[in-house]
Amino acid sequence: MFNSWRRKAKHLPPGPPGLPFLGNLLQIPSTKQYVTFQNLGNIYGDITTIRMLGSNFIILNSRKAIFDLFDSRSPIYSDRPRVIMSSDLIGWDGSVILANNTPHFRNCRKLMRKGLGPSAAQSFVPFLNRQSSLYLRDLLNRPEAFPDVFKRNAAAISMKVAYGYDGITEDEDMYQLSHEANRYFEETAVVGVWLVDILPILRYVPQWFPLASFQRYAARAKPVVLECINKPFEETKRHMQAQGHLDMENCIKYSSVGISLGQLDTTTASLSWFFMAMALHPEVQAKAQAEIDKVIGNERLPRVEDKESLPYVSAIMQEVFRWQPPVKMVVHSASKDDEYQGYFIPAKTPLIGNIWRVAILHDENVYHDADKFIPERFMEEGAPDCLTDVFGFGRRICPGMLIAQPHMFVSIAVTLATINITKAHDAQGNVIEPKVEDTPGVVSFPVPFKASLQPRSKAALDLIQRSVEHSKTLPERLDVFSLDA
Ligand code: HEM
Repeated sequence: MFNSWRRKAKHLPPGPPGLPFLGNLLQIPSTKQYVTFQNLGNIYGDITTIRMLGSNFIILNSRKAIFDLFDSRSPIYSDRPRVIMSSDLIGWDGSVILANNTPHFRNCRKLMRKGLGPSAAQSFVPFLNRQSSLYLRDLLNRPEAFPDVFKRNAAAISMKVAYGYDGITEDEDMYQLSHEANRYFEETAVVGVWLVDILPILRYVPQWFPLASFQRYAARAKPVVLECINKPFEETKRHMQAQGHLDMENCIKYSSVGISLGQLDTTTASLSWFFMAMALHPEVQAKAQAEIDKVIGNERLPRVEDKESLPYVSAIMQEVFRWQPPVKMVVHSASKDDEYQGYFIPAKTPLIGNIWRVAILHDENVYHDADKFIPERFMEEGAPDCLTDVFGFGRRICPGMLIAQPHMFVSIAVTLATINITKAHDAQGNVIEPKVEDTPGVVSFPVPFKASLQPRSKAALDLIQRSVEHSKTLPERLDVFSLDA
C-alpha cells in the first residue's frame, strides 16, 4: 500500500494536454515525429510525456537525459517496447533488435561482439577494400539506380559478415528475399504506428474481418520473414555440415539475420544522403577530391587504412551522419519502475531517444548552422565526436558500428576519387533540385531523388577497371563465428 501511495505521489514527466482516450494521438504526425518531439522538448523540457490511446511514451530530448538513462542505467533501460505487429504477427520475434534484455538477447550480443568486435572488424578490412571497387564498377554500370547499388553492396557485405556467404549480388532470389523481409521490418517496427501495438487485443481479430487489413498484411509478410531468417542460415549450416546445440543455433540464426537487418538500410540510407550532399555542395566535393588527389594520387583507390591521412573525407563522413542520422530516434523500454529528476518512470514505458535533437546533432548550442552541411566543423580543434550518438546507447549500442564506419568511409572515399556527382537535369535541360526530405520508418532515407554521375576522367575509369581485377587478388577473411574463442 505504501508503494502504491508512493507511485501515485510521483509525477510522470510533463507533457501536452490531450483529448480523452485519444490523448495526444492527433498531435503526433506520421512523419518527422522527431521535429514534433523537439518542439515539445522546447516547451516541456528535456524529458516529456505524451499519451496515446491510454499508453504513455516518454521522449528524451537531451544528450544528458539519454546518457543518464540509456547508458548509466542500462540494466534498467535496455528492453524494447513490444511491437506486436512486427514480432508476433509477422515473425520478427526472437530478432536481436526487438528482443528484451533476456538471456537469449545477451547470448546474441555476446556472439555479435565476437563476430563484429575490434579484431573481427579489422579482419574484414581486405574484404571491404575489395568490395569497394566492385561497388564502383556497379555504380558506373547503373548510375541511375545508385540506391539499389548501395543496397546490393551492403547486402554483399552483411551476408559475408553474417554467414560467410559470397555472391549475393548474383543470387537474385536471396537478395530479393532479404530486401523484402527488411522492408516488412521497416514498415512494422516503428512504435505506435500500428493500432494493434497500442491495442494488443486486436491481434485476435480474424483475417476475414473487414477492418483487419493488418492481419492480411501479416499473412503476406510472415512467410517471407521466416524464410529470410531460416534460408541463409540453413544454407550456411549445410555448407558447414554442422549440427549445434539448439539454443546456440537460434542465437546464431537471430544474430546473423540481425546483422543483415541492421546493415542493409542504414548504410544504404547514409550513402544516399552522402550523394545528395555532394550534389548540393560541389565545393565540398571538389575540396575532398583535391585532398584525395594530393594524398593518394591516381594510381590506386583509397582504402580503409587511409582514413587518418584523409581528414577532410573523414569529416564528410561525420557530417553526413550528423546532418542526416539514418536512425533519428531509438526506442528503449524500462524493465522496472524508476525515478529520474524527480519524475516517475513506470516499468514497460517506451522511452524515445531523439537522436535528431540530441546532441549535438541538431543542437545550435553545439553546432552552429546545424541544418547546413559543413564538414569543416569536424576539422576544428576539440570538435565533438558525433559518432558517439548516431549508433545508439548503452547495452543496445549498434554492434555493427566498427564495420559500418570503415564501410562508409571507403565507399565515400572511392566515390570521390573517381566520380563526379552533380544535380540531374530534366529532358528540357532544367536542373532538378534534390529535396532534403526524409521518408518515415525506422531508418530515414532521402525521398527518392535524381543525381548525375560521371567518371572524373578516362584515367579514373581505367583505375576502376584495374582495381576490380586487382581486388580478386586481395586476401579473403577468416571465420566469423568461431564459437570457441
Ligand atoms: C550507417 C550505419 C549504421 C548506423 C547509423 C546504425 C545505427 C544503429 C542504431 C542507432 C541502433 C539502435 C541502438 C539503440 O537502440 O540504442 C542500431 C542497432 C543495431 N545495429 Fe546498427 N547502425 C549501422 C550499421 C550497422 C551494421 C553495419 C550492422 C551489422 C553489421 C548493424 C547491426 C545492428 C544491430 C544487430 C542492431 C540491434 C542491436 C540491439 O537491439 O541490441 N548496424 N544501429
